[in-house]
Amino acid sequence: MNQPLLSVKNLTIDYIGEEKDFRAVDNVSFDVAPGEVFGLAGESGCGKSTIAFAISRLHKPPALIRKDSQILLAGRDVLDLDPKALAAFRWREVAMVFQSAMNSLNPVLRIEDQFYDVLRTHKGMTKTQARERTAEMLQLVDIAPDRMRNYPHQFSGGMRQRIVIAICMALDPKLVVMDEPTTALDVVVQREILQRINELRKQFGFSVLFITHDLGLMVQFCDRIGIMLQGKLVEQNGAEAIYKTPQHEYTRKLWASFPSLHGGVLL
Ligand SMILES: Nc1ncnc2c1ncn2[C@@H]1O[C@H](COP(=O)(O)OP(=O)(O)OP(=O)(O)O)[C@@H](O)[C@H]1O
Repeated sequence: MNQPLLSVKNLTIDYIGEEKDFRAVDNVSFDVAPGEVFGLAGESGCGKSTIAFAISRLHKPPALIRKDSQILLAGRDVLDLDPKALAAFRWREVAMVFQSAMNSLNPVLRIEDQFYDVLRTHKGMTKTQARERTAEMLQLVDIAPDRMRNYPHQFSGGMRQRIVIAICMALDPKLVVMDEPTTALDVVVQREILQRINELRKQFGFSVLFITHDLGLMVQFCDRIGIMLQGKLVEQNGAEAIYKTPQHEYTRKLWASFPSLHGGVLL
């Protein structure tokens, strides 16, 4: 891979306990190329979300990133950013979509004001400029621009999740971290949203770090997949190879537990 966008090297994260520490992420290294979708799979509790939070610098105590861990984004050392650089880094460089992201919208603010908040803070946009950008972004996720005057409760869960994705895209991030972005939604809506994200990715060229329990979705959506077991990345490979010719015993077990998996592509 020439010049990865994201480079995670020897990442080790402990949750500090009163009596002893718990190693949630153990010496994990992987790269994500520009425009690539990289998936992290593995059983519940294996450390996927801990990695996602660390990459966005959203981890909090008791999580502690150990010395010698490195996270580089477009050549910058993410773990070294001071608070000012960090504020600019979030949203503009890395945006995050969580499972419950649709609930992260402020219930008492109109959608246009939520966009305005982000666009004013990060791009210094005026209200008129922000409105234009909001209309453009809503259209990208198939929501009629005139609905920007509405409040979150006037939308379905799937629409709200798409609005959050649109807010994430509004600043043209280089990397979008998606941790179970569609798990709370029904299967049809899930596919629609992922297809839309895929189209946007092709159009804008951002990379995606994708985390889901749904291995079928994972294989269809990702270019490459890393398999995690108890904090360690035990295998990483192209999505098709990791599905058809898994090398690690645990990867084989993981696929075997999803017998209905079919390795088609999403689009
Ligand atoms: N605040 C915390 N304090 C202590 N331990 C934690 C904390 N948050 C997570 N852990 C532990 O760290 C490990 C990794 O958790 P993490 O949420 O990263 O796993 P995951 O693979 O994302 O799981 P899931 O798929 O269920 O979201 C788990 O064993 C979890 O119990």
